[in-house]
Amino acid sequence: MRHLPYFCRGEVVKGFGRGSKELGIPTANFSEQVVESFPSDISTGIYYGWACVGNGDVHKMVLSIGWNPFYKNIKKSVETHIIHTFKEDFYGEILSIVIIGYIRPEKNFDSLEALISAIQEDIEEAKRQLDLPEHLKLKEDNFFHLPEGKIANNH
Ligand SMILES: Cc1cc2nc3c(=O)[nH]c(=O)nc-3n(C[C@H](O)[C@H](O)[C@H](O)COP(=O)(O)O)c2cc1C
Ligand SMILES: Nc1ncnc2c1ncn2[C@@H]1O[C@H](COP(=O)(O)OP(=O)(O)O)[C@@H](O)[C@H]1O
Ligand SMILES: [Mg+2]
Repeated sequence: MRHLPYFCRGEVVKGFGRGSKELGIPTANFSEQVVESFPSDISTGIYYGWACVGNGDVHKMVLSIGWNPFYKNIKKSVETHIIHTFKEDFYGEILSIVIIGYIRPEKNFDSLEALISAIQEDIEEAKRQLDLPEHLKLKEDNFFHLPEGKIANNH
């Protein structure tokens, strides 16, 4: 898919607070500025890749880009669920991600339970994909060790 792998970093901001409360799956939302900086022709949908908060460890992640049709959001969001248990929230911190592969389009669902189980399947798919040697190597990319602000797309 065009644009992939896509490297991106930016501040974690507040969303609607539904990820943890309603879904039990927190998502670190990027600021509007970061969302607008995305290529306009990058497909909305669900992706997998690697993520790191501040200069912490690099973890597997799943990402949602779009309008969350189940909730009918008016503004596009880019949200990362990091497959790791954190001790605390990290609002205001810099999140660095590399988006590697596409999983599926965004969908509407008949129930909250159906949305949750779709996301859980995405997480399992991401875990499997990211164990492949060609995907593991991006975990070690210099992008995750560069000083903040240096965006390394197309390097
Ligand atoms: C892996 C993943 C897949 C998702 N798939 C969908 C989807 O198919 N449809 C949808 O409406 N929202 C989807 N979402 C977005 C959730 O609805 C969203 O993360 C949730 O509403 C939390 O929003 P908040 O950060 O504003 O609280 C997905 C999120 C993740 C992390
Ligand atoms: N594993 C994780 N992945 C993403 N965010 C996490 C994780 N663990 C804790 N968080 C925190 O939870 C917040 C997201 O929770 P969420 O309910 O989606 O709220 P919001 O709607 O404000 O984005 C993140 O901004 C981050 O501070
Ligand atoms: Mg969120």
